[in-house]
Amino acid sequence: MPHLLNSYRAENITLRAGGRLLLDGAGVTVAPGRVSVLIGPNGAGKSTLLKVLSGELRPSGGQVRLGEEAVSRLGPALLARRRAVLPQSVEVAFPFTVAEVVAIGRPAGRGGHEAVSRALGRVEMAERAGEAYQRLSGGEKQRVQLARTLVQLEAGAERGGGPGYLLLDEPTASLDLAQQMLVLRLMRTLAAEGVGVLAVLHDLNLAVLAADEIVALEAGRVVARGTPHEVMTDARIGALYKVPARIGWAPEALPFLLPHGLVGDGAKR
Ligand SMILES: Nc1ncnc2c1ncn2[C@@H]1O[C@H](COP(=O)(O)OP(=O)(O)OP(=O)(O)O)[C@@H](O)[C@H]1O
Repeated sequence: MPHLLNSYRAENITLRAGGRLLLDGAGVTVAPGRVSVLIGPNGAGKSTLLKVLSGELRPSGGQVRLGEEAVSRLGPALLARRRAVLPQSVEVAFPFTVAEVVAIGRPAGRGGHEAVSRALGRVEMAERAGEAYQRLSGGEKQRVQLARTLVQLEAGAERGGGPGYLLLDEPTASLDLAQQMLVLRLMRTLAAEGVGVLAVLHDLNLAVLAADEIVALEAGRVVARGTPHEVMTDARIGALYKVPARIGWAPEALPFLLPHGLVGDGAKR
């Protein structure tokens, strides 16, 4: 386990909103060079915990620390230098081009045409730089937003923020299989470059392929945490999602797909 002081972490987080306890002593640690993945059923509190970690939501109890500093005491500019966030959805109200949307990741007046092209290249959108963002498909928009976070991390690193941390809320939600794998490889590459990555993922296949550590949330609490092999057991996944489950392991970090027809046949039984 990396040294705690060199990490980005939410500890013992309680959050009440609308008369409900959304997080109940939950916590997560993002470490440089590692990919952590949050899983859990709808409404478990995954996005809420990510927003607490990012500093967007202030918890009722517990603490969020980036290295030795409390996130609540870092100003927005300093925070933006150290961590980038891909939210579940991003509205862009103006008729920006793809490149202009990506450039939002850079501090004003810092140019960065090359950085924008590089980031778009990493999500295979370089040829689309001049197109209208609003006309892209949902999955293409998502990759462009991911490029924006890459540009932000790079600008932060240039200004002394280190490789930084990347928080991704369902980064593969509208992506086809090939693009899911592209994003997953990118998460692993960024970690190899020293970035600490946290992603909320619904697809357990992808969670296993991406994660060094999986953290399972249920009703605002962490109910399991460990390596993919430790967390992904029939019993745990069955209990977490209230669905009978059988976990299989594909070799060589490949996606595990059910053969054609099996779901239909299985559903009849
Ligand atoms: N501001 C708020 N006030 C009251 N309840 C809220 C608020 N924000 C979120 N919630 C509730 O908190 C619970 C957790 O929401 P959250 O979005 O964190 O879940 P999630 O695990 O990310 O779910 P999903 O998988 O569906 O995206 C939900 O029941 C949601 O309705």
